[in-house]
Amino acid sequence: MATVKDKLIQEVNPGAPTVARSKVTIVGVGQVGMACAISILQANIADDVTLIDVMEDKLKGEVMDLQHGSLFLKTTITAAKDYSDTANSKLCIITAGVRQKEGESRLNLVQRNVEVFKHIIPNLAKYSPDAILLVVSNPVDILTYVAWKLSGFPSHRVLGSGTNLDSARFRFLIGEKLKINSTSVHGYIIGEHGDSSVPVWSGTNVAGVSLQSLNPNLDTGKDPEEWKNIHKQVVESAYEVIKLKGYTSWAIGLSVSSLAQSILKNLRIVHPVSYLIKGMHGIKEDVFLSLPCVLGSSGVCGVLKQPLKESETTRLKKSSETLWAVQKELKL
Ligand SMILES: NC(=O)C1=CN([C@@H]2O[C@H](COP(=O)(O)OP(=O)(O)OC[C@H]3O[C@@H](n4cnc5c(N)ncnc54)[C@H](O)[C@@H]3O)[C@@H](O)[C@H]2O)C=CC1
Ligand SMILES: CC(=O)C(=O)O
Repeated sequence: MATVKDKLIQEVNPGAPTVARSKVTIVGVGQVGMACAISILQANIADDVTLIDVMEDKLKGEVMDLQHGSLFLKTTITAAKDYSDTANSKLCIITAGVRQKEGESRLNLVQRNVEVFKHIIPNLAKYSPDAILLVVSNPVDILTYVAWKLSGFPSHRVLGSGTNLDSARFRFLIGEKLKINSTSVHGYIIGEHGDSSVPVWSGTNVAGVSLQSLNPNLDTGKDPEEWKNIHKQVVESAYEVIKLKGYTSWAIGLSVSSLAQSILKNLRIVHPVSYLIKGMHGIKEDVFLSLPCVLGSSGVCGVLKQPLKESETTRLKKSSETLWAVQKELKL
């Protein structure tokens, strides 16, 4: 018997492929995964957003809730039953794993989240062998290295959200101090996402005017305006938000959406993200740390040869040593 659908629609090309051109898989539907999902959906940059998690009811509930908003979106939203449903993703965003408790450091999460990645990464690589992997779970720099190793992907297709968020916090706080919008503040935090991150004061400027040229003591203890405190506030940001609300989510979701947009739309925008920086600034180990990178449809298309002051290079190397000390003990 003909169904309502048969009576309503004359099928023209029933064999037409239904594969999305820009499919994004998000692994983990916790606070961060869902903030990434809603930011990506509202930016209208993907044809299909597929979500996957080990907590089946939570996954089903989150996806149903998003699907009920489909009228206001232009993206297909799918709950993956297993990894085969994530096949042919252009971009896989990994937000799964444990998060910090109040006062806990990101590095403290490492071995627990490595175990989580051992299950996730080979499955993503199997079903989306040409995808770009964007790691968000913490400690993000070390887990980006782990994702690179476990996937066997070329390094330009594996990156971490890194200090894109720290740099946004930095620019916001400078904007507040100068009473201007953060988009008019240009400055980068590089190195580790978090505790040993490095503010590049030497390049921080507004409309090309270097702040350090106006105040040579900007990054020293001799500055009565205490600009140095801005970086301290950036480092303490996550700890403070976690103390107040239990987790961080909205800013990282928006930050990840901006990275996804640069990749899916091949925008070649420069973002500070975690990438294999061996050979840059004298770093000799296989560590992933943030430097300004050009992002496009093939992932990381270039790394900026950013001039740094000697003190900034020294801090970057220290950041690298801290990560390498943890990384070389990992059992993958
Ligand atoms: N890179 C960054 O700037 C930021 C990173 N994070 C990190 O993101 C991660 C997630 O944080 P939240 O979403 O707040 O945690 P959450 O606890 O709310 O969610 C984690 C989700 O991961 C899922 N999960 C665990 N094992 C899994 C597996 N094997 N496969 C699929 N899903 C699995 C859990 O079921 C849960 O739904 C943490 O590691 C956190 O530290 C958080 C904020 C910023
Ligand atoms: C939790 C975390 O890594 C952040 O909000 O920076």
